[in-house]
Amino acid sequence: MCLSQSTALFLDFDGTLVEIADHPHDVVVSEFLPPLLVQLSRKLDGRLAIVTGRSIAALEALLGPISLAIAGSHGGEFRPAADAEIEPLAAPLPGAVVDELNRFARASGGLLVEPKPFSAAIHYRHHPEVLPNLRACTESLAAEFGLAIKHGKKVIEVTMPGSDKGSAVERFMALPAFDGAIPIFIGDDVTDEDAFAAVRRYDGEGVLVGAPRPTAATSRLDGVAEVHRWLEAGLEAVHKGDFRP
Ligand SMILES: O=P(O)(O)OC[C@H]1O[C@H](O[C@H]2O[C@H](CO)[C@@H](O)[C@H](O)[C@H]2O)[C@H](O)[C@@H](O)[C@@H]1O
Repeated sequence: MCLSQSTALFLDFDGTLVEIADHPHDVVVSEFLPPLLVQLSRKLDGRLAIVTGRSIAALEALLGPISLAIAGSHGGEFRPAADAEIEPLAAPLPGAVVDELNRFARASGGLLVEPKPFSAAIHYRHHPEVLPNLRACTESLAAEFGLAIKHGKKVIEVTMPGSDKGSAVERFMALPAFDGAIPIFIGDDVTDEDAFAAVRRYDGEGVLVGAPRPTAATSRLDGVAEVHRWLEAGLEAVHKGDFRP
């Protein structure tokens, strides 16, 4: 897949732009990454967005305040353009859900609970043995409060219903700035599958990052380093005037 003047580029964050780390705060953002993304976004007339499970605030705590469109919290919050206001797209997660996850986390040896505006993630990377009980706990909360469940890398998230990465892509593609664009979504996780399916509806392309697995993506890059190289090559092509119309 190649960048062209009509590309809309959607990028997952963890496992795609940064390597997975032991703790969500420990990811390392390469120094060149924020300026690379901003330059590419400008070349694409703003049609570049990060679509992440993290909250927008958590993402900007890692990247710094950045002039990019972003969908955060699995599509629960939406910044349609670089310097636009953040739009909440879901109701806030009930506090009782986070209380219950915290209670479960304490009783299970200290799992990490990551509250976000419209969802909460509970990380079991350091306690894989709790997974069956954690599944039961989150399923029971989902049934009681009408929540959706998302499974990620050593994490289960309970989210307010109605949004996912596919709906986030559709929301961007409905904006005038994205009209007629051909989307590319690059991501590594199961939660990126909704977005891979969404881009196909616009004749676009999903790009799986990591080892081959059953997926709706139609291309693959081996890992974060390959994603960085692909983005750099895209920007170089733009500078050399090789940007395809
Ligand atoms: O949609 P993404 O941008 O890929 O975000 C998905 C989740 O990423 C974070 O958790 C994952 O990455 C952590 C850091 O590498 C890792 O420690 C954790 O085990 C992974 O699940 C983030 O903390 C979550 O909020 C995101 O939803």
